[in-house]
Amino acid sequence: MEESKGTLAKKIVINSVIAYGVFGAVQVFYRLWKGFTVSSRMREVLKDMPATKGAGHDAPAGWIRDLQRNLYRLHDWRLEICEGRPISKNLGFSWSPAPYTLLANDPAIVRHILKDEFSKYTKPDSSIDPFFYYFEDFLGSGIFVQKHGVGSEDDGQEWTKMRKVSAQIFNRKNFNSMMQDVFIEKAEVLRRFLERKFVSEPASNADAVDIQACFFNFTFDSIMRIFFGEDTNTAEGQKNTYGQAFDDANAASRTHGVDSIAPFMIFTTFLPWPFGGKNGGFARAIYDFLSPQHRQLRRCTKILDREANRLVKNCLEDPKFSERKDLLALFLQAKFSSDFVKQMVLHLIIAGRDTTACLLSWMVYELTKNQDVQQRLHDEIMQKLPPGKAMDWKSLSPNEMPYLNGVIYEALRIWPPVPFDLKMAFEDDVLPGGWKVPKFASVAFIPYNMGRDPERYPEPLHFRPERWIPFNAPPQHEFPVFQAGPRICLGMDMAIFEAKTATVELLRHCRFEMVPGQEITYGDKITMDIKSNGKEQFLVYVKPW
Ligand code: HEM
Repeated sequence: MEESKGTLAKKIVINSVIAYGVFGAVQVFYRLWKGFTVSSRMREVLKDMPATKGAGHDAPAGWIRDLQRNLYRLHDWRLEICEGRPISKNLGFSWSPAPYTLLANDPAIVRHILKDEFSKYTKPDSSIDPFFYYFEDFLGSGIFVQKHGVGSEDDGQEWTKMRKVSAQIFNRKNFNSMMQDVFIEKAEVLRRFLERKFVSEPASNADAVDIQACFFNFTFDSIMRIFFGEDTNTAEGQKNTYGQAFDDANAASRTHGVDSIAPFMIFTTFLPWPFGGKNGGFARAIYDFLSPQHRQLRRCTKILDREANRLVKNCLEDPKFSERKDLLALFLQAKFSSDFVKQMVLHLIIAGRDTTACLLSWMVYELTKNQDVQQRLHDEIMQKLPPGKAMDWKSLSPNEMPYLNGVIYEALRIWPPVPFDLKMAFEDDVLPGGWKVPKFASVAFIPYNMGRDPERYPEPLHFRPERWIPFNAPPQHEFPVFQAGPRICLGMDMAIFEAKTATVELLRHCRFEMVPGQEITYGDKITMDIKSNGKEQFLVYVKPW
C-alpha cells in the first residue's frame, strides 16, 4: 500500500514535469512562431524602404554590431547612416517584433507622426522595450510614460487628464510670475558663486570650474522651489537627499535598462510562463533582485517616495498653505490626490531639470569656442539689461534681445537636449512620400540630425546666432527640439526663459574660457550632456570682463 502511494506520487511528479515540459515547449514554439510571423510581415511591409547606410544594415538586426562599435559617438553615427534619406530602416530580429526602427529626418514625416496621425503613434510598449520598462519602474505612471491613442488601454484618458491639469497650472499668471522671481534669484546665487572663482592670467587647473555641474545645481534648486516650495542650495555645495536619490535612481534605471536588453529577450521569448513570458516572469524578478543596479534603483525610489511624502505633508500642514504658489501647493489646493501629485511632480522634475542644464552647458561650450559671439552677447546684455536692471518675460523676448535669443536657438539646434526620440506605431500606416509602416515598428525623429541638415542650415556646424534674426519661430515639426503636436513640451517657454535669465545674469559679470586639453564629446543618456575626457563635466575658467 505504502509502496503504491510512493509510486503514485512519483508518477504524478513525473507526469507533471512532462506536462509542464510540453506546455513550456508549446509556449516557446508559439511565441517564436508568432514573433516570426509578425516580423516577416514587418519586413515584407518595409521591403521598399532603404536600410540605413552601413555594411550589413540590410539584414535583420545587421546594424546592431555597427551600433555597438559606435556607441561612444552615437549621434554622429546616426547622422552618417541616415544621410540624404528622408527615412530609412533598421530591421529587427527574425523571431521578434523588436527592435524594428525607422529613422525619420523629413519634417513632413515628423509632422505626420507627432501631429496629423498622432493617435497611431505613442510611447513604446514596455513589454517590447526593456529600457522603457525600467524607466516606468523609476518614474511610476506619470505623464511621461502615459500612452495616448490606439496604443493605450484607456484611449489616452489618463494622459489627457494629466496634460490638462499641468497645462492649466503652467498657464496660471501667478505661477509664472513666481517662476520668474525664482529663476532670477537662483541665477544670482550662481553668479555670486562663480564670482568667487574668478581667475586672472595665467590660471591653473586647480582654478577650473565644472560649469555643467553648476548648471545642474542651478536648475535643481530652481525647480525644487518652483515645484515644492523647498529652498535647496546645491549651487553652493549643499547636499540634498531628494536630489541625490533622484540622480542615482535615474542613472541606475538607465544602466540596468541597457544591461537587461539581452536577458529580457531571452526571458520573454525562450522561457515558459511563469519562469519567463510576458514581462520576463520569475526569471526577471530574480535577475532584478540579484542586480546591484536594480537594488540601487529600489533603494532610491524608496527615498524619493519618503521625501515626497514629507514634502506633501509639510505642504498640507503649512499654515500658509492657501497662499502658497508652488506647483505642489497648487495641485493640492485643486484637491488632486497626493499620490497623483507626487508622480506629476517627479515627472516634471525629470522633464525640466536636466534638459535645461544641458542647454546651458552646451551654450557656454559654444561661447568659449566662439569668443566673438560671447563678446557680442555681453555687449547686447550691457546695452539692454545692465547689472541692476530688472529682467522679465518682456525684456528677454526675441524682439528686445535678438542676439540672446539667437544664441539660445543656435545652441538648441546644434546640441538639442533630447537628440533622439521615438514613438511606436500601433496600427499600420502610410507616411508622406508613400512609405509604409507596419504595426509595432518604432518611428524615430532625430533633432540632432535635423538641426545639422546643410540644406536647411548652411554650414551647420558654425555657431551663428544671426540665423535667428529677425526671429520667426520655426514650425514645430521642422525644429522638433521640444517635440511637436499635442504632446509638445509643456515647459518650453519656462525652459527658454530660465536659460535666458541665467545667461544674462552670468554674462553681465563673467566671461568664460575653456580649460585647454579637454576632448569634448557627449554622454549616452536620454538627455545629451557634455563629456570631457570621458567624464560628465565641462571645465571652464571664469574671468571678469
Ligand atoms: C531645453 C529644455 C527642454 C527641452 C529640450 C525639452 C524637450 C522635451 C521633449 C523632446 C519632450 C517630448 C518627450 C517625449 O514625450 O518623448 C518633452 C516633453 C515634456 N516636457 Fe520638456 N523639455 C525641456 C524643458 C522642460 C521643462 C523646463 C519642463 C517643465 C517642467 C518640461 C516639461 C515637459 C513635460 C511635462 C513633457 C511631457 C508632455 C506630454 O507628454 O504631454 N520640459 N520635453
